[in-house]
Amino acid sequence: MQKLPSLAQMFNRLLTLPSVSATDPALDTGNKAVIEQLAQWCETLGFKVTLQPVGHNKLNLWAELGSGPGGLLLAGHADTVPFDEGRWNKNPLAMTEADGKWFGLGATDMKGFFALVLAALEGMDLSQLKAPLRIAATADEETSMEGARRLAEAAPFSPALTLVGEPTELKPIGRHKGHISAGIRITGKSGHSSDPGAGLNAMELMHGVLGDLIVLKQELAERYCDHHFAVPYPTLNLGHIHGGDNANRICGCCELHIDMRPLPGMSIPELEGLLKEKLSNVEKAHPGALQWQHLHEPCPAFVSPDGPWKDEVSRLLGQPVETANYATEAPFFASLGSEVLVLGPGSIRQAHQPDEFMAMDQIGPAMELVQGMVKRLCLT
Ligand SMILES: CC(=O)N[C@@H](CCCN)C(=O)O
Ligand SMILES: [Zn+2]
Ligand SMILES: [Zn+2]
Repeated sequence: MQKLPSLAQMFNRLLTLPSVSATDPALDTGNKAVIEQLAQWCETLGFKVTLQPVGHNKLNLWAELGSGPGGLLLAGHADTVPFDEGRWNKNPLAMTEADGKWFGLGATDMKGFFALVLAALEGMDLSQLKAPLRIAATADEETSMEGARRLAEAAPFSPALTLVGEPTELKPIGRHKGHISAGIRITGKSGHSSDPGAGLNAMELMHGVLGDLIVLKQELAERYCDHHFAVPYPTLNLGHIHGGDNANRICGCCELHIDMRPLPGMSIPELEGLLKEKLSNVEKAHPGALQWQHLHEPCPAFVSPDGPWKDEVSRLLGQPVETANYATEAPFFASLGSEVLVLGPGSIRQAHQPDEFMAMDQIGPAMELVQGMVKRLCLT
């Protein structure tokens, strides 16, 4: 029988294949190389692989051993966030082992998960499956979640339990917030700075918008509360701003990117309505100067469907099912009719950061978890 490379080799190989997702097309590399590599390894283990195109140079993968309903789905995304090489001390595009950690872009979020899953499965006898075992890897989780949306529409299966292997330090998450990101652009009128009346300063108008949004941020924190969450209210973050080009030119254009995180039970139109209301102050004073749009489709909040498996996993791990403030692909996997837990090795604190790493002490327990879940859902 053909063999997979070692765990460390697979981990390293996945990091060397860039798969950056970004709303800026100049930074986006597509995820095809990673998906094709995963497809090859899944086939080595005897899985039947289906690839689904998701736009240019992007693919989803699902791999199946066995068929029919039920069983276990091990799911995750094959893309990473963009990186700023100058802020890394380690090579982002290869695995470096140091201080009991495996460093690299995607080490924990979340290419490393796939290497661990494959290594864990290679160590098992999967010839007598009683229920199907599946692996899914998606495109564009870090931006639009388009991959998971398409997979949920097309995948012809309904697992009993899906584990989304995002970095939760191996604690099961059964509920999380949604995610909305918006770009707000003010178009003023440029002119020579010596005569303020010669233009309309977009940065000054944006100053008004920023003030209104900071008020909205406080109102959200006062008005809504869900005690399941460590941050119990919907958040609003001012994330990126760019405006103007020269000290002696009136700023003609200014753009702001924000995100908002709705609690489960809050509708996305409800939160958008509050945003629109705040933006209307500047719109009224300067008709036509403000435009806003979603940077990508909003991602819904998540509450796992009921069923027996969440509690069983919780008992097995000796950990309560918890909540997360961030968003994942879990709601799209839940739409397949599956119970879903977000549960994987590594920490969200290292995700999206320079010198991202997976602590090596997560590796053994993560592989045992995968093997334990496969035994419980597919072999008994
Ligand atoms: C886990 C994580 O960082 N998820 C991302 C998803 C963004 C999707 N638009 C977040 O919560 O910001
Ligand atoms: Zn992730
Ligand atoms: Zn991420």
